[in-house]
Amino acid sequence: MAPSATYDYPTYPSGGALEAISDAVDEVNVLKAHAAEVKAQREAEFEFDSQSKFDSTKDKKAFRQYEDACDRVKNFYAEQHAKQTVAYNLAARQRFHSKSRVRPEMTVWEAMEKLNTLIDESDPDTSLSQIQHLLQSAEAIRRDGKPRWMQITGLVHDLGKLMLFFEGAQGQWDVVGDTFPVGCRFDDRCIYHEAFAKNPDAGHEVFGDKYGIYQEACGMENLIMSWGHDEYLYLVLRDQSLLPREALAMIRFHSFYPWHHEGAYSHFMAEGDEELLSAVRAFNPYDLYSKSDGVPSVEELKPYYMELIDEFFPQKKIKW
Ligand SMILES: O[C@H]1[C@H](O)[C@@H](O)[C@H](O)[C@@H](O)[C@H]1O
Ligand SMILES: [Fe+2]
Ligand SMILES: [Fe+2]
Repeated sequence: MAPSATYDYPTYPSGGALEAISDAVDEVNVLKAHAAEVKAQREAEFEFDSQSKFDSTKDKKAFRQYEDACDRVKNFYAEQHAKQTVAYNLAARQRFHSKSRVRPEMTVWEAMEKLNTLIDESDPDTSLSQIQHLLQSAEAIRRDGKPRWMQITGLVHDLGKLMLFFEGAQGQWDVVGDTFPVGCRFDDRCIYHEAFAKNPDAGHEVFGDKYGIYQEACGMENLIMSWGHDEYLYLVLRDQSLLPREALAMIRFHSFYPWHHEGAYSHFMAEGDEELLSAVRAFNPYDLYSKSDGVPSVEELKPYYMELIDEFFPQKKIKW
């Protein structure tokens, strides 16, 4: 446009126009107030008491005894620690989440039934199948009177192990076991940390550094976690469920024992991560200590959990 030689005086709104502006401002304020109300309501709804009662009778020292664990567990971690590299991680993410991947579709219950045959090689505390472990966790949460969203979290938290049945998974080492970030130094508080000596990233100039590819206080959600059932399920359910963010955090970090149990990697924590940590810690006893509970009856419990599944997964089928 050619520059105009004359100065265009702005026209100021007057009369009706002014009223329209003030109406619009009022409307925005009403919307803001409503948003604040919804936020407060939502927070109240997902508020929960982080104390667990059911585990007061458990001998906690009897769990996670890796020194005394059998060879199946030791061999598992030797392989997992040697092979979880940054390069592998990026390739796995690409493989599982590329747009071109044909995703099997299954309901939550069908997915649980598929885990019927899976015995987790990394776990020194249970040799039950995973469907039973899921029901034990959910039942412990229910018995403690925790909210329904937390019960469903218990029911689904290990469904990421389905990956084992899909093309692309290499074996149990990239599906189960404790998790840790890649791209920075492996912390000594990870179980069997000596096994990381065989990981090519351990001696890497950047990946072997305390901060590696990250910065101090970058936030736990910005770490690239080792590839496994936590991260995979988090990415699947983030967009396909009505689970609140607390539940998604429980799922995403439940195997990150070096952080939630040992206090490692806390130099990466940012504002807000304390809340994340308390949610993960609130969930942990139900996952871990329910492993010594009685074997649940799948058929008896099915009707209760089918209803719960419908509430949080109204679309029924999930693209895995
Ligand atoms: O052996 C177990 C098992 O694989 C769990 O599902 C996982 O969450 C734990 O962190 C791991 O140590
Ligand atoms: Fe798990
Ligand atoms: Fe679990």
